[in-house]
Amino acid sequence: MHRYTLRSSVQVPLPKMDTLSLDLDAALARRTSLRSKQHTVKAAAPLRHIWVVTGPAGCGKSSVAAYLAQALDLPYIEGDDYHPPENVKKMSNGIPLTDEDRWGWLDTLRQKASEELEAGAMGCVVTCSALKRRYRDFIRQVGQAEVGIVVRFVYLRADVELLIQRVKARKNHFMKDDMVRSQFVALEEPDSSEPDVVSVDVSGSLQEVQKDALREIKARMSD
Ligand SMILES: Nc1ncnc2c1ncn2[C@@H]1O[C@H](COP(=O)(O)OP(=O)(O)O)[C@@H](O)[C@H]1O
Ligand SMILES: O=C(O)[C@H](O)[C@@H](O)[C@H](O)[C@H](O)COP(=O)(O)O
Repeated sequence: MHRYTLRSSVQVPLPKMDTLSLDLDAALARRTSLRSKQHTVKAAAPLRHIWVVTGPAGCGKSSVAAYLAQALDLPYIEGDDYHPPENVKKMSNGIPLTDEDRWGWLDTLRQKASEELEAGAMGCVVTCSALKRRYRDFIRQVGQAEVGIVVRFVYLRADVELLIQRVKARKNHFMKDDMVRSQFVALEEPDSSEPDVVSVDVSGSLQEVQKDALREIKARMSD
């Protein structure tokens, strides 16, 4: 089986499609216990957040994430830059990606995030559509593997017709508006069972959305 390196010391197997079985409760409990140990040993170690800005094509991931990275002075990882050429070709031709197309890309993104923190960053901002619960669980593993690292998602919420309009108006991007409906078919909206997700409505202006997202993040920086 291929094993993908998440951190130099941690090997995480890439899940087979539909077989990702992750005992989140157990993992979170383990992290909580590790955190309390850390507090007794090293009381003041600050948490480092990986903020993953998510949602379907056109919801504003790139526009909002670039703003957040600048405002928070954190490195920015643009998810679209890490698709392999085959994925870009498919999407450019109006063919939605499958789970198999996405696993390697998701793994690259979580490795990139991990590398930023290993290099000393206090956190980072990543864009990734992360449409399905199992993709988010896969990314969550970065936080479960390391004490002091917290993965949180900012879900940019919009309805399909609005995003079709926005993607239609966007120039020079491989993802065209004919892909937006398929993104909503794949989408598994986060709900209250994923408390590490902040949901931000994006029907207002870009400036409003950027400010809302930043406010929500700042309110959770010390969690
Ligand atoms: N809140 C907003 N109001 C109006 N236009 C927006 C808003 N957010 C993003 N846009 C525009 O919509 C298009 C899609 O945004 P983008 O950041 O590329 O989304 P994504 O990265 O999620 O695909 C861009 O042309 C962007 O300028
Ligand atoms: O800017 C966009 O239009 C989106 O970000 C777009 O590129 C897409 O959402 C993913 O990068 C493709 O992968 P998924 O099919 O997993 O969304």
